[in-house]
Amino acid sequence: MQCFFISRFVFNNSLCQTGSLRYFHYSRFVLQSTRNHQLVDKIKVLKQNLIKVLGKDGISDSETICRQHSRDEGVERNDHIVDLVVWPKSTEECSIIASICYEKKVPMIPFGTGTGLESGVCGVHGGVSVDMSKMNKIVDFNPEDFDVTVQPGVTRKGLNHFLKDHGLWFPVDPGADASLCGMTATSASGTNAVRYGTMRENVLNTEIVLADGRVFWTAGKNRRSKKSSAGFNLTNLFVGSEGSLGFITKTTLKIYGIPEMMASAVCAFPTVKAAVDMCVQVLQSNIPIARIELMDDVAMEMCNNHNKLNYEVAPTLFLEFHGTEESVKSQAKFAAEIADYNGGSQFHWAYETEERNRLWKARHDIYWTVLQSNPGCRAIVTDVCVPITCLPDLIAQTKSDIQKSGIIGPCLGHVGDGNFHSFLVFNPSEPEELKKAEQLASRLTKRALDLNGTCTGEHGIGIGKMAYLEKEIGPVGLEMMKSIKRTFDPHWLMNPGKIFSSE
Ligand SMILES: Cc1cc2c(cc1C)N(C[C@H](O)[C@H](O)[C@H](O)COP(=O)(O)OP(=O)(O)OC[C@H]1O[C@@H](n3cnc4c(N)ncnc43)[C@H](O)[C@@H]1O)c1[nH]c(=O)[nH]c(=O)c1N2
Ligand SMILES: O=C(O)C(=O)Cc1ccccc1
Ligand SMILES: [Mn+2]
Repeated sequence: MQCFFISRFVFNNSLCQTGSLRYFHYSRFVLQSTRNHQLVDKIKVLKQNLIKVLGKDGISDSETICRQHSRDEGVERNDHIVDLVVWPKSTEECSIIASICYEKKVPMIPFGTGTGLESGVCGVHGGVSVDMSKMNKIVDFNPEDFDVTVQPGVTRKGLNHFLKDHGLWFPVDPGADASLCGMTATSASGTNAVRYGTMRENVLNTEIVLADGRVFWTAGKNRRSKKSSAGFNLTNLFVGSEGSLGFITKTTLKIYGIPEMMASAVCAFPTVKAAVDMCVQVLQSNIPIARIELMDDVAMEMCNNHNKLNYEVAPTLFLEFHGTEESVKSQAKFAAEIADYNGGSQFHWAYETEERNRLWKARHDIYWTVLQSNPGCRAIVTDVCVPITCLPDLIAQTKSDIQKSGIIGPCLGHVGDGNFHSFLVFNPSEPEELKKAEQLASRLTKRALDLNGTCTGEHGIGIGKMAYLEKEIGPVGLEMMKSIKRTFDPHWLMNPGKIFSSE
């Protein structure tokens, strides 16, 4: 197998904030040499059959297109390239694609917008990437019931643009403009989860195309009740399934009224422990905080330098309060007292939408900021989540471990959920740096598991976190997961090589 490491930095300017695809140019020789020849023959037949269904515009085996669809924003896997890309325009077309691939026993990999961070869309065993972006309709909208049903091509920003005119919004907000079905597939969350929950709490139902082409709804066709005790929760089985059980061709979501008032604040602390202690106390005081995000001193310094800002270079909390004017004021007063008790600075406030957006932009752009501040470098992104009371010590230990290693590693995260990321930067031409970053990530993850936490709060297992799954859920848990996969996907055709390695 040939493996190529290409600095992602060169491409970042063109893909910043847009989630747009990258354009790589490789020689045809390299692509062919990494393909399984038996599969290549099957793909030729498959291509002819699929053209009849999708037309020439609905299918491509161009090397560039296949490469684009074989990577997300995580680690590049240049030896795991899909063989064909198809664009279904309806559930029916997706079902036909599945039955044709099923008959030929060819792997299928759902592709949302490719913003995942765990190499979820690459073709570990080659196969067909099914790009869902042309299925982009809002198919059912019930504003008075606070629910909406969308196809996979609808992104969270697209949905919020539509909802805004109705005084509504969908709060789950991974930094990228991901597809809502991709977010369902990874059980995504983001900065608002502390108040509004993750995808797990916000998906009511999903329409699924199984590997053999059968179509079903996980909670029954078109059902959208807020709760149900009708048997097993199949919907939540598909939330976080990472394309390994079937295609999510519709997702039914809870939506919310836009709060009367939103106020954002920034507050600096003398130590990272003081900042996280404040967060724990806010939650223990039952303040219904909407966002409480940490950026450590390393992240703040990069943020200042990159965006020409002049925040204090110190562990900092970004906060947001939602509610009526009266409620926001009382929440904010209580939170400011807790901050003061922990040695925090005065709150720096933003009330108007534009002002608030400016304040949050620094936080949302941190991924690009770190990459662009370290030209030519790549990073291992960790995503542990622990019970909230374990968080202050875990972050403090992690920072000290990172400092000792000499690696650049800003820490930031959704501390209200007990979830944080360290961004372990390494130079790909320095194998020692990569080793150090891997060892750091492994130590951090083991520490989090020992504290009864998880290796991934929101990014998923993909390939990068496969090594930790058995330790996290135990051998019987892992076997149960594999049995479930076998039930839905007996020939192991849906996104094989992700979450767990083999049958
Ligand atoms: C700058 C930045 C910042 C963040 C993040 C990314 C980036 C680039 N993310 C990660 C990412 O946005 C998140 O994983 C999305 O949910 C992925 O959605 P895509 O549509 O891009 O799926 P993408 O195409 O990347 O696919 C992800 C996985 O889901 C599967 N899949 C996609 N569509 C499917 C479908 N219709 N049916 C079945 N399977 C499907 C794929 O096969 C793959 O395994 C994140 N995440 C987070 O939770 N919190 C955060 O704070 C952030 N922040
Ligand atoms: O911004 C976030 O919350 C993310 O999940 C993405 C990320 C992860 C690590 C460093 C920067 C951004
Ligand atoms: Mn995150």
